[in-house]
Amino acid sequence: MLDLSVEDITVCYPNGHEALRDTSFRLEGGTICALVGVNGSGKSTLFRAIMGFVRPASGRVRIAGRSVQSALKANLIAYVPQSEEVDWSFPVSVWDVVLMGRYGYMNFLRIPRARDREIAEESLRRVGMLEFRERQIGELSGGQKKRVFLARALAQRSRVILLDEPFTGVDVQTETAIIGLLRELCAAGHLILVSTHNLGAVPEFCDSVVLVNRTVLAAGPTAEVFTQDNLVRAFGGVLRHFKFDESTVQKHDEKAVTLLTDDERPLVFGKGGHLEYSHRAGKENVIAERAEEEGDR
Ligand SMILES: Nc1ncnc2c1ncn2[C@@H]1O[C@H](COP(=O)(O)OP(=O)(O)OP(=O)(O)O)[C@@H](O)[C@H]1O
Repeated sequence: MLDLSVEDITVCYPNGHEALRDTSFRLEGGTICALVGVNGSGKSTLFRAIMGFVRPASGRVRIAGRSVQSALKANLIAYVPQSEEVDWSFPVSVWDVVLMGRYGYMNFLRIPRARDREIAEESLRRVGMLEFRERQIGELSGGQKKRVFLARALAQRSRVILLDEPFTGVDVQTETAIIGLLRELCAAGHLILVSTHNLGAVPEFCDSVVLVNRTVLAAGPTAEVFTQDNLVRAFGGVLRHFKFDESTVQKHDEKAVTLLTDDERPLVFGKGGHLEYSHRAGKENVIAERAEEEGDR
């Protein structure tokens, strides 16, 4: 069974800083999960631990029941890093980067076979970057670089994909294209964990959320985790917070509303502190549940 299980991990850096403590959550295939938290809350550290780049001082990570090392060997897991983690002066072409995703399938001489080239080409086409295949990676825009690294992850054919901030510095069109692709992967049974600061987009494309601040504050379905209380707990004063009552705004389903915003897309909460979905299509069950709860009050 495809799952990612983070079990009570504590991660300390060599300088003694404890970035994560007793951190646990579990996700299954066919999920897009957002990893959300303030700067420095340990999101990248968590990715590093899942990828085996840092060793937890205690606890463990299991991927489909295997250790990290075994999952990496089996190409079960792929990672799309933050742009800052990549040395862009390194002279490699877009094509070379995507073929790197096939290394795990090549022999030690790393000579690509026809199948590797086919998959690399298809992956570049899926992210709309095939025409850039000869370009040096350092000569691309931020959004184009992200798409190439996503293509590398696709070429790896891994069932678990971690993406660190895939939307920073990308335009709306690229963001929509990436989200579309993640949805397709999710529908095909992949397990996707995305760290993002773009809170407004989370309810639109993530079915679950892990909220972190040096440990897991809350984890579960988006409708349960993305509540006003939890977000205030995770972000404190970082988010702008507006509260309107019935006398100051047009009546909104007969309820007072609160608005939390990260200045990209506002999140609107009803009286019970539950998220009000702006795109209601597909959320009918959640809306009905909320209406019932409101009726009980
Ligand atoms: N190599 C390192 N050595 C020591 N401390 C580190 C190292 N990398 C990160 N840290 C510290 O660990 C904490 C968590 O950092 P991390 O990069 O995981 O946060 P993040 O949630 O990804 O932040 P951001 O949203 O800014 O990317 C921070 O306090 C950071 O200063």
